[in-house]
Amino acid sequence: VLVGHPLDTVKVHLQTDDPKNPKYKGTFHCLKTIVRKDKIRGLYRGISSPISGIGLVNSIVFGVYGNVQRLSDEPNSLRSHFYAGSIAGLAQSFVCAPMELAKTRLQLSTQIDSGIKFTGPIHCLRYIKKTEGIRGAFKGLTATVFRDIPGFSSYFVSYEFIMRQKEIPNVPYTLMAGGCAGIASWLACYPIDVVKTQMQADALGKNAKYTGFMDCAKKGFEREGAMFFFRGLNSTLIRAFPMNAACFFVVSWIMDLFNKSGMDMDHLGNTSSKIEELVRSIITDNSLLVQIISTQQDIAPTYFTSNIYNDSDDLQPK
Ligand SMILES: NC(=[NH2+])NCCC[C@H](N)C(=O)O
Repeated sequence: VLVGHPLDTVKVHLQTDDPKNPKYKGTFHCLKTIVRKDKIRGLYRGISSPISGIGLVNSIVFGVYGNVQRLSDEPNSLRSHFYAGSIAGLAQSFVCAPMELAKTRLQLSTQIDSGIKFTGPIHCLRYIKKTEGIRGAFKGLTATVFRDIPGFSSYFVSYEFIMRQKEIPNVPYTLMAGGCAGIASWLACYPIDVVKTQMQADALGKNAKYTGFMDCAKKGFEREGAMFFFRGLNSTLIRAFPMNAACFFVVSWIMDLFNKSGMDMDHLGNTSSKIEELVRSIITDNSLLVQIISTQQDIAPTYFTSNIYNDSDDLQPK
């Protein structure tokens, strides 16, 4: 977030720039203009929102994704990663939407005058709830759901796909896979992100320019053509690579640390007689085979199936 937020601020400014009278000529010009007017501070406005919310968002994302994927009937198929990613995207939207609403309002606080100076995301959301009700605090939720279902299914499918191209992925390869997954994910949902930002930057209540997601997309297209849906894409893609390289790498590293502690292996037993007993039962009892396979999923050395797939191919269902 510390590295990525300035580029996120540039994105939000470009997405909400006035097309008739544009302030910014491009990514770099926008960055320079913000710094010239508002110092480095301008780039970091609103950072408190993702700093305090991204932990919860990512625990929902990776928790839901991992569990849905492992519990599906074909855990190793790309299809199961696709479904698990979609459900994770949906699940995190309910936290992500208000978090990004506060972020957007704070990032644009020098542009939109709400008549009040917010001290942080909670203050901002409280104010919105007080003046507009709880619905106001969830402004942009529909757009967030539409964005993050394709956003996170493409995220996990592409990561998994890239990781499978290499027998034993090393550190640079893993970082590259995460970075590319981030880029693929944003390419898959970018037009919807533009609409989401417009919705969240829009005034509330009677002063609102747009009545909803479709209205905003339609008006944007009529006003600017297809270009409307791609404003700010450059800064998003530049940000996505380091951000998601770090994210995937840290998740699999932490999961490795947990798994190496060996706690999960206890229930398998460690004497050869126990193993022999298991093997005998597998031969005679098919339902046990299913059980063993799911046990293997649990003790696999990393969170991501690609690694289970590479490390212990012979233990897999196929
Ligand atoms: N469109 C998405 N939400 N894609 C998933 C990427 C999420 C990641 N936290 C990022 O901001 O880059």
